[in-house]
Amino acid sequence: MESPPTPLLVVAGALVRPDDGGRDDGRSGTVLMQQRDFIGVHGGLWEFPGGKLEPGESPEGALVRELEEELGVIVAPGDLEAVGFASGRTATVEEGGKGPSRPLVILLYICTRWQGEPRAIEAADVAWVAPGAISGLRMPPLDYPLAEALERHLGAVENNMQKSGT
Ligand SMILES: Nc1nc2c([nH]c(=O)n2[C@H]2C[C@H](O)[C@@H](COP(=O)(O)OP(=O)(O)OP(=O)(O)O)O2)c(=O)[nH]1
Repeated sequence: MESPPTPLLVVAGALVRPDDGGRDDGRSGTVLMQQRDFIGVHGGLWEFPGGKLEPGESPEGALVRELEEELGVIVAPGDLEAVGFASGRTATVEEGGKGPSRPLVILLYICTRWQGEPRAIEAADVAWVAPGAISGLRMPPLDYPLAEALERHLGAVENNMQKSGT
């Protein structure tokens, strides 16, 4: 009997930079999103940069590697802070996925410090997006709950800053 498929673990990063201000949703900071290549699974959709773990990698190590490969930025593993995760299934073959659908978990980290200017090395495009506008993008299914987790996280950070008067 075939053994059941193991879950696929994917890591994703929200690079957040200070905003120029002028937004009316009270939130500061914009988030780097990338647009997937138009060919292949989820072609042309926007997502948090990241990707699959390679054998033996830690989640943070994989994200540091992916951010350098995809955006050309250098991030220290200690500057990655866990935000949340989303759990679902990989895209089916009918949806453009490669193999049979299997459980999928995506871990989201936030990062506010990096070296280099992010650019679309592997993606079709990159854009800085206000947190509240991310869910208005066309994205793969699990990036929507990730965007919600990020908004909650940024809202909590902002509340704490207001309470402590910083
Ligand atoms: N971000 C995201 N990825 C998803 C979702 N559903 C789903 O099957 N995936 C898959 C697509 C990719 O196979 C994988 C993300 O890893 P990746 O960014 O390294 O994938 P890729 O297509 O660039 O590379 P590859 O599969 O050709 O190796 O997760 C989803 O809802 N959000």
